[in-house]
This record gives sequence, C-alpha cells and structure tokens, in this order.
Amino acid sequence: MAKLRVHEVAKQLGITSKEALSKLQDIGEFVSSASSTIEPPVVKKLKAAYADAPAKGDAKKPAAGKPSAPKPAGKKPAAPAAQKPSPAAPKPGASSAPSKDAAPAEKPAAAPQAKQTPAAPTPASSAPEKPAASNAPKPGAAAPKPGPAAPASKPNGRGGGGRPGNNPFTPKHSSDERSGGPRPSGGRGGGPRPGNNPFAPKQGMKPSRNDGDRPAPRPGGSRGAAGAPRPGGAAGQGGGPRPNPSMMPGQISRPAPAGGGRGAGGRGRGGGAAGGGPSTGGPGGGAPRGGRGGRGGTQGAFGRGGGSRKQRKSKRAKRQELEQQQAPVVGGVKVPKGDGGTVVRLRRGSSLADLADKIKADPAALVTVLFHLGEMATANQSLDEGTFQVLGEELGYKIEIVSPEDEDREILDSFDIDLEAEAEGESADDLAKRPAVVTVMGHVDHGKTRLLDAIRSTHVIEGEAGGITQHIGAYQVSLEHEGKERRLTFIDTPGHEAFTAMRARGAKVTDIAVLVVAADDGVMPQTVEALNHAKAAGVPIVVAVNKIDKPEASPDKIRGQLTEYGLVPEEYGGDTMFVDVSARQNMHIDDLLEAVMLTADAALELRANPDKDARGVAIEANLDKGRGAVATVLVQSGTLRVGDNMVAGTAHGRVRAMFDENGDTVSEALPSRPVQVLGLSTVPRAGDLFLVTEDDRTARQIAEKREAAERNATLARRRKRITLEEFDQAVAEGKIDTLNLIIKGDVSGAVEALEDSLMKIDIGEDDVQLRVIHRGVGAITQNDVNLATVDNAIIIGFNVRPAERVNEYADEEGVDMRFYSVIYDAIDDIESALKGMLKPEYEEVQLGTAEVREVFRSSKWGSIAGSLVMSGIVRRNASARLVRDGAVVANDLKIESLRRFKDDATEVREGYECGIGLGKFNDIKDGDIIETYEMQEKPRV
Ligand SMILES: Nc1nc2c(ncn2[C@@H]2O[C@H](COP(=O)(O)OP(=O)(O)OP(=O)(O)O)[C@@H](O)[C@H]2O)c(=O)[nH]1
Repeated sequence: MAKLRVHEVAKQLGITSKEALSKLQDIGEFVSSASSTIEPPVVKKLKAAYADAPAKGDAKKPAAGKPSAPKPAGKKPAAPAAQKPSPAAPKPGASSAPSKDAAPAEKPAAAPQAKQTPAAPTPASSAPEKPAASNAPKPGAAAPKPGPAAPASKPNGRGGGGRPGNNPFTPKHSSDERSGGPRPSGGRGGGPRPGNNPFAPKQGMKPSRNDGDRPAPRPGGSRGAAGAPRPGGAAGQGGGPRPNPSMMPGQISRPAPAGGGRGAGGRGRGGGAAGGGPSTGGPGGGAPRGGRGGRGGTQGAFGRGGGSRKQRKSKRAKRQELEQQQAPVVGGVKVPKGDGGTVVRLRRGSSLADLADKIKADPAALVTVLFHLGEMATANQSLDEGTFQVLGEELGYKIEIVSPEDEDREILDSFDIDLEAEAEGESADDLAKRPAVVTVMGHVDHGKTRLLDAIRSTHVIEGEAGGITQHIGAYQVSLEHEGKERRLTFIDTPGHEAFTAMRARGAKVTDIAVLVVAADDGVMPQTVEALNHAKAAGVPIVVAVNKIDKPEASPDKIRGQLTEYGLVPEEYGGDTMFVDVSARQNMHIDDLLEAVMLTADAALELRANPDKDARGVAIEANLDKGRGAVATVLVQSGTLRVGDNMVAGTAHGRVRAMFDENGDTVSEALPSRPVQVLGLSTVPRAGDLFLVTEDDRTARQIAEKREAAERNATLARRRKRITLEEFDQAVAEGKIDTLNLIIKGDVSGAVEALEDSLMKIDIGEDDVQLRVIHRGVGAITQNDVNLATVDNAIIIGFNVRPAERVNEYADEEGVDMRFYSVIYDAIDDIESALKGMLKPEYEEVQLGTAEVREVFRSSKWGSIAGSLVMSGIVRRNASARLVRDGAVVANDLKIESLRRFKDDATEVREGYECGIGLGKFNDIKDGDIIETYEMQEKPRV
C-alpha cells in the first residue's frame, strides 16, 4: 500500500495540512511539507493524537480493503423524513464515521426509503459492502448516508466507479460491480450510465437504479443521496451528499453547467475509501477527466493500494494536487478562499469571469458556487452588486462595486495619476485667482442668446486681427471691476439642459448661473426648471430681468414671483442679486456683470493652480471635415499648451493647435480659459473630463481603459438607481435620508396641489425628509430625467406622459418614473415609501425548531448538534435559543454553521436533518430543542 501524504492524512482527520504538520512536529516527527509522504507508524501516531475524532481514514480504510462490519443501521431511528435518501438510517456516529463533526448533519432521518436498498448498512461499511453484495445497491447509492456515510459514498461516486461506459473492453464492468461508478452528468454519484457501455452485458437500468438508492429527488436537501441528481458541479461531488439547491429559496433547478464536468472526475475527496476498494474499476479510474478526474483517481489512491495506477505523479501534478488540497470546497468546487477581509473591487457591470480573474479562480467554479447559493448566471453575464456581495461573503472576500467616478479614479490611479491628491497637495501659494465660469439659463425666448450676444459684443476681448467672433461654445469677457481688470467666462450654450447633461457626466463646470426672466412675461415653467437645476447643483444664481425696454415690462412682478421660489432679492432683504437689463438695447449689461462678480466674490473661492499640466472639461465638440475632431475645452486648472498630449473622455491625441473665441491661435490657456483644440482622435462629449498626460501612450491607454469601462457600464446600466420600493432599504443602509421628487403635471394647479399635499404628509419623525427638487407643467422630458439621474430623484407624472424617447432614456439611466391620474394614489405611494423610510421597527418571528438527536464534538468546530428540523426552517445566521425540557437554557445564540451532509447549507427545512453549530456555545444535549428566529421589520400602520 502506498504511503500516505500529509495532506491525505489531514483530510482523513478532517484537519488542515497545516494543522497536521504542526501536530507532527509536536509529536516529534519532522515532515517538510504537506505533500511529503509519511510512514504508516507515523500516520498511526498522528491519528492517535487525534483520537478523539476518528479519522476519516478509518472509515475509508475498510472500504478500501475490507469492509468493516456494518453498523446497525438506523440506530437512530428515523425520523419522519420520508424523503430521506438513504435507505437506511445509519447512525453517523456509529459508523466510524470519518469525523463526527463532518457528519453530524447528515444523520439521515431514518426515513427508510422504501425502494432502495433493503438493508441499512452502516455508512462506512455499506459502501464497500455493496459492491460485494453483487448488485445490491450500488455503493454510490449506499453512500447517501450523511455524514459518516459520506465518505463511503464518495468513493462510489468517484473513485469507486469506473465509468462503466468508459471502458468497453472491461468485461466485468457491469454496473453492479462497478459500484456505481459515478457519472457526473448522469445522476451524479450513483448511477453508472447504463447505456454507455455497449459491451457490458449487465449494464442496465436496474443496477443503476439500485445503485441509486438514489432517492427520488427531494425538494429539500435530499441531495444527500448519492444518487440524487444534482446539477452541475454538485454532481461532481462524488457521492457526497450535498445540499440540494432546490432547497434554497428562489433556486432554479437547472444544473449549473460548469460544475458538471468537473464533478465527473469525482473529486476524490472522501471517495477514496470506497474508491480504492473496487480496484475493479480502478480507483478513480472512472473518470480520468481533466485534472479533476485525475484527482479522483489520486484520492482513490487512498485506496490506491488496489490500483494498477502506481505510476509516479509528475511534479506538476503534485503541485496541483497540493494547491487544490489547500483550496476550500464551496458548492462542490474548489475556489481560492479569502480571509473574509480581502477587498476585491469590481467595476459596475462586472461578471463572474472578472471576479475569477481577480481572485485567480476558475470562472466555471464560480458559476457553480453561485448556483449553489441559489442563483444562476453565466461566467460572462453582468451581475449586480447584491449578487456579488452574497458570493463574496461565501468566498471570504469583501466585494466592492465601484462607481463611475471611482472607476475613473482607479483607471487614472493605474497610471499614477491622482487628481484629488494633486489638488490637496497644492498650497495657497500655488493657487492663483481664476475667472468665474457662468451659465445663462431661462425660459424659451426670454432672451438668453441675445443676452450672451450683448455681453460678448460689448466685452469680448478683441482678437489681434479684430476678427469676427465665432461660436466656440464658450468665451471670456474682460471688464473693469473695482479698478482692476477682471475676466468672466461664459458658457455659450444657454439653458440648463447642457448644464445638467454635463453634471450628469460628473463635470462641475459652472460657478454661477444667470437666470434670465423676461420682464414682460414672468416666471415660466423653464424658469422654474432652470432655477431648480441650479439649486440642485448648489450654484449661486444672479437674476437678469430682461426686456425692461418693453413698455409692458414689470420687473417687480418678477421679483415677487421668484421670491416664491426661494430667490429673494437683496432689496427685499434676501441674498439674490436681481439686475434689470435689456439685451436688445444693451442696457445695464455692465451692472449684470458687476453683480456676477460680486456674487462670485461673496460666495466662491475661485482659485486654481496654473503651474501644472492642464485638467478641465470638454464643453462641446464636433467633427470638422477638414480639421478632424474639434473640441472646445475649458481649462479648470493647470495650463494647456500646444503640443501637450491629452485625453478627454475616450478621445486622446496631441494638441495640434488652439483657437480662442475670435478664431485667433493661442499657444497656451490658463484656468477658466475656454479654447478650441485640434488634434483629438475622436469627438469627446460635453462634460467629459480632460487631462494632459506625460506622453501620448499614457493618453491613449487611459482612453482605451475608459472605453472598456464604458462598455461594461452600459451593460449594467439597466438597473434602477433608486425606486420608491427601495427607499426603505437605502435609508436603512444609511445611504440616503431624503426622498427627492420631480413632479410634472398637466396643469400647474394640479402640480401645486400635489406638492402641497405631499409636503403635508406627516412623517412623524425627522430623520427622513421629502424634497421636491423640481416641479413643472408638461410632458416629462430628457432634462427631467437628467436631473433625476444627477440627484437620485423619482419622477412623478400626474396626467402627463414622457416625451418621445424619454421612456427609453429613463430606463437606460435607471430612473424611476411613476404615473398617476388620481392625486390620492400618488400621495398614498409616497406616504408609504416615506413611512417605510423611517427607521424600521423589528419584531421576532419564529423560523423553525430543530430537535437535537445527537451531539458531535469536534476540536475544530466545537459541538455540532446533529438535529432534525421539526418545524419551519433553520437558517444559517438566524438567531437561536436553546430549550431544554421546556426551559430556555440559552438565548441570543446564532446558527453559526449549518450543514447538510458535508456541505454548508443556507437553510434546512422541516423533516430534514442537519448539523447545527452554535458558535462557541457548547452546552448542547440530546433532546434539546433549538428554536430559530429572525427579527423582521414591523409594518407601520
Ligand atoms: N424688446 C426686447 N426684446 C428682446 C430682448 N432680449 C431678447 N429679445 C427678443 O426676444 C426674442 C428671443 O430672444 P432670444 O435671445 O432668442 O431668446 P432665447 O431665450 O435665447 O430663446 P431660445 O434660444 O429659443 O431659448 C428675440 O426676438 C429677441 O430679439 C430685450 O431685452 N428687449
């Protein structure tokens, strides 16, 4: 018999290789690594040191060689569980189970399976026995035994069973003998696929069925049965009973593709026992299938003695084996496990393949793990944050999904560019005053364009050639203020649409907004929209009351109207400057500019460092036939020079030439200076941030990375930012405390009435607020959606619908729009959302009870209560209390571990057995009742 390796013995003992190594050292044996072989006497010594917990190997050995005496099965009678997979209900403990701790859970509840095997062999014994028993139940089948049985079964599953069909020339390979060579895809452990071997006379359904022992697929965790069909990887498990995915909520019963194959090999663990036994099939021989298969074989080599495969393993194989040995098994596959604190950052829209890449795992394995957790996804499918969180928790990683801003920061980080640190590192000495950047907003036809023209024509700095001013998207004016020459930059695209679109891209371009209101018209819907957009961005507003040349102009009326919207004129004691102007007649334009200066000086600290590479924002861009991409950019800090390498959004290139608003060439542009730039590879979007890089290569690579990030983001976009239903949770998580609304209605009366009623909702507490950030009359427009996007708002449409294509846009941006035609319905919805937003009150809700049937003590896990769920469900992480003879022995416990057979389970339902670990609490006795409960939120009335 081959010598065992440390890790193999460790596995038998249910300890880690590391622990085994240190124990060996303790007992005076020096062994260099986990893959070193150890002499039988040393193995004995080591096992003796763990005498408390019988080694798995003990169970296995008999299997390999001669079967141990079967233990009276069903010592523990059975429980109701009609579904028990295993025929008999062997007592885990009884059967020299490998290690009690592993097995407890699986004590089958005695539910004798009518059809299956007649007898109820002890787990350990059963496996080997069966083959011998001739066609009795296939070993695999027998294996179903939970814990103890597990080992036995595995062998079947994997090692034990050569895949019948695989060797057409093995005459004796009847499925019977084969002891249930597992066939992954087929119903996993148990059944040899009869049809596979045309030359095996005995092959037929019958044996296979036998073998089956294979309980009818049970809803809940029947998977214990070796035979239990198991999707995907599960199957792979080799006969090992595993929690059936179907017992998980929301589970989909489709098999996880990936795992399946893997399973084939029967990942050897545990299987060795039986596997070795039937040298007939050749240990593990069944499934030499890829690496895993190989493993199965290796493990079977526990029973390798029987094997004809004594060939030496290559170093690589050994190394792989060791690696796999060290990796934990989750969901039936091996994945590198984190320590619980390792943070893995993933971009929004990432897939399992991306995660696999980061944690150096096999994507297919992650598919299986996720399936095990109750969710189906392909390796390349974009997953949401919640799914990654659950998966991360299972794997021991903290997964963080990064926002677009973080994402961009990370991209720049990878090039050693940290804009924040750069800005923070600047001292007051580095900063110089810069001009304010102004956006003109207002209702249609109130004179925005005319005003911008008036300002430009009177104040634009003349070009050298005195050339004709041209539209480049922004311009700078110069004027004298308090004896000094001051400049202001105007964005030449009037309206809040462009303003909010840029904000949506993360660009903070505007320092001050000029709100133009025609004195002969008054405050109109877009006036309000514009002021709401400016307020939402926290930008100070200066009001230009235009068209005062008109006889019907009534500037005072405008002041009065705007007061209602929170813009109180200075002359009324407020802090908003109102300037009466006439754009047509160039009246008071200077006063307006003066007011803008004063407001800027009062409210803002406008400084930037001019002595560094330029950073800024693209204002607008177009593709010119002769000149290629032409972009107007606004320098926000640093100085932009011709010849600089820059990247703007996903466009990059070298600045070939720069022009100002007069069409004159410029060689450098200081902060707040808008210039037209030639030389970019493509056209950036308005609002794209730009920066100058050291070389062209860096610029190109940043652009490429951004492009890739955008592609990913588009994939994941169709997700709601925030919905009424989610407020609750968002508030509970501390993400928000204000419900932002945008109200659009068919008539202003209705909008006002709705807003009034909403504001009167008695929330009762002041930890949650309602804020209407914009209201207006007419269809829901793209601007509304933009604003909702930026400020995370919900749009309420009262008797109005979205304008053309806005629906799709809102959907793309993940903005929640709700439509009502009855005012009370809207109020009801918002009210309940708000009430949900209040900090939740919790009450205890009982989940289920489990009766302790047998307590297993393990040095590793402490006490494990082998229990039968008597009612409801037992859920991992749920709160628990222990009741003994009707009295509560301990409160405030937690179901810290929950296992079905050898695998972790999320929950176990009534009628099933499981192993429950209560953390450090060890005072558990047979007959105790474990009551589990959860604190659930109480609905508010
Ligand atoms: N009497 C008078 N008419 C003005 C004044 N300012 C603008 N107008 C006129 O108002 C009309 C609309 O002016 P625009 O500057 O195009 O208005 P706007 O706000 O830019 O309009 P949109 O671009 O459609 O949003 C034009 O016919 C202007 O001549 C003013 O101060 N006095």
